[in-house]
Amino acid sequence: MRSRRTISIVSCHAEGESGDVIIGGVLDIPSSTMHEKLVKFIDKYDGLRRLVLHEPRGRLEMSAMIVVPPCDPRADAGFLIMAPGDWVPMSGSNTICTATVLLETGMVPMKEPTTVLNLDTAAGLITATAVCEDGACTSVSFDNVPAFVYALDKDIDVPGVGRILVDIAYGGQWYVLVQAEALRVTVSLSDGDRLVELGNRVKKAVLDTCTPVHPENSAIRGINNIIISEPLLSGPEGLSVQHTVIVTPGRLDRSPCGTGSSARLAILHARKQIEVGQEVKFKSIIDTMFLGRIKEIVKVESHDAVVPNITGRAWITGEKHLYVDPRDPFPEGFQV
Ligand SMILES: O=C(O)[C@H]1NCC[C@@H]1O
Repeated sequence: MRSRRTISIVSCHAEGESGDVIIGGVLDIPSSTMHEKLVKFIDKYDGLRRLVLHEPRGRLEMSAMIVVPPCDPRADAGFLIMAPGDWVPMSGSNTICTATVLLETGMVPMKEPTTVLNLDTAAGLITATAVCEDGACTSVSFDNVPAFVYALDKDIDVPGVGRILVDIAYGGQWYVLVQAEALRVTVSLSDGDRLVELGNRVKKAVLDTCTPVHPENSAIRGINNIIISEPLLSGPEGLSVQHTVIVTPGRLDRSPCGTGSSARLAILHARKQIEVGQEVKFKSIIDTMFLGRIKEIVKVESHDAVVPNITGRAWITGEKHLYVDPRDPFPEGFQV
């Protein structure tokens, strides 16, 4: 075996969504903020993103995180998030994967019955609380960066569908929320290809009319992903909703999507459908669940914002080392 590169990975999934955590083989780029680090990594390491996430070493339906030294002195670790289509400032399922890997491998010391760890991301500092038992994390809750609404009931024209109303909100990434009924689909695996295709059409229709920009960081702009949702249900066990998230460049999130659920909490609060502390069960297309609630209300510049708290579970699935044979015609992979 010959290789000019070795990348060491612990593989994990959170409620069905795969997140590979890179724990070795990538050198840090010292920076004063995590967002500056992200920009430098995009500039220097975009080939690494393709190597890890594109075929034949990776696949469309996964993300990968690079564990890096944090910039905020309060943080235990930092991580940057790579997806097959782009780099993103924050991700919920991937925060749960990263916290689980850091604790279960001993990179951050585990304390039972709960460990609190601060994680530095390009979107801001995230406090995660892991419930730990017999050396394992049984669940991870995290306080996300503040989530807020950009638009409610925005009228857009989706080719082949017609005029529909959508909501747009930030939850660590930018989301468009659309009701499945408006697109004449159901949130089910049998409609999977159609959900992806419609999600991409909605994304383009929104971007043709507006570009949301984060008021505190103008580099966090555009639309990342689309949430297609069934109606919110209220029953004896509280509020629940089944939704799916079409992730750039076009695939279904297997988890209920932590940043998407955070954006939804901001929308639900703006619509006066939930109160601070009230729990919502967000169910994914494969029926896995994140529990969400609003921890507190804050301001992001002039926006009323909520601090989302999201809880989910993750499991380590293996370890691997990626190699690049100097003769390999696809040192940075390919996409079909
Ligand atoms: O949970 C989340 O926020 C995400 N899951 C994969 C795509 C999103 O980053």
